[in-house]
Amino acid sequence: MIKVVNVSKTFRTGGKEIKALNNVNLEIEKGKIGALVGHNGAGKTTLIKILSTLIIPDSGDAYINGYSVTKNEKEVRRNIGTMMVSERAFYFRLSGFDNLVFFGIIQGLSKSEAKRRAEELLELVGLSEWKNVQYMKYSTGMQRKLALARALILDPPVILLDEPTLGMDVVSSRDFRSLIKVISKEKTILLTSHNMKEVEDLADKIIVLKRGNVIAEGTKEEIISKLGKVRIVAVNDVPKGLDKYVVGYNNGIFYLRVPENENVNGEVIKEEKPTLEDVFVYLMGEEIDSTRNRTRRGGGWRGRWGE
Ligand SMILES: Nc1ncnc2c1ncn2[C@@H]1O[C@H](COP(=O)(O)OP(=O)(O)OP(=O)(O)O)[C@@H](O)[C@H]1O
Repeated sequence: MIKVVNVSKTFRTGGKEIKALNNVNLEIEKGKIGALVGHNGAGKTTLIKILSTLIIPDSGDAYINGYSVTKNEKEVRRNIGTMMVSERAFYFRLSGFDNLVFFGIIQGLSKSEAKRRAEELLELVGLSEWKNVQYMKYSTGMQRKLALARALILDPPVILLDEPTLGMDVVSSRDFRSLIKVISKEKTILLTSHNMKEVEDLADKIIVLKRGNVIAEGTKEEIISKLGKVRIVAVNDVPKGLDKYVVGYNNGIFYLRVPENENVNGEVIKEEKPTLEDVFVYLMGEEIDSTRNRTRRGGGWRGRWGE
């Protein structure tokens, strides 16, 4: 089980203060998958790092199976397996097998235990055939699978995955997701992702972070139900503040995909049930890389939509 209680974290660099997390509370029950979503810089990785005991919160505490990340670091580390987005710490010239054996031994396994566990995990993640190939020859998807295998070496009950499928092709990421589902049967998992379809597919509970604050939390159905319907509306000009809803442009007409509670005058082309992505766009403001932001940088709507 993962529990976060009133956690805050502020970074101070170059005379500036960045409040990465502001009084965050959340709970992921045993055997469930939680997903942290939010714009770039929302605080997702900071929370994963706190749960992994890599950084300490300024206030509040977090618990892994009842162990406090600020008071019981050793026990927490024994109870978690972590896969970070910037995973580079493998030996490039060693094979996948030798890498796993090495990390097994430094985590306290005997050589024979580490070898047995490496075989088992390579089988689980589908890398058995590649076990004697050097890590540097692995594709991105294979590297990620090896990172997941490493996170599982001590068979920890809690797994933390920071953007696990980033940079993977469609087939590899689908494959990786089914692996996460298999593993989740016996584990509690918290992952971060920018891929809303992935989150819909995997998460029992979704936590939306915005500038370090939890602004929505619940099952996919609970979160989506808050939005009512979405409409595709054709307009001649994009109303102020609604540029984030632009999904197309043709012959002087903009097409918005917009929740029904936003006030837009235009021709309604169709109405649909919202997706998680619709909710995400609705909840985020200037944080997302909206068309307005692109315009400011000189990209422009028309440029973006092909004119
Ligand atoms: N070590 C650090 N020193 C200074 N600022 C930091 C540090 N780590 C994170 N931050 C800042 O804290 C905020 C939250 O960062 P964090 O990496 O947690 O966001 P994120 O939600 O994981 O973003 P992304 O989706 O881009 O990975 C950002 O504004 C970031 O620049």
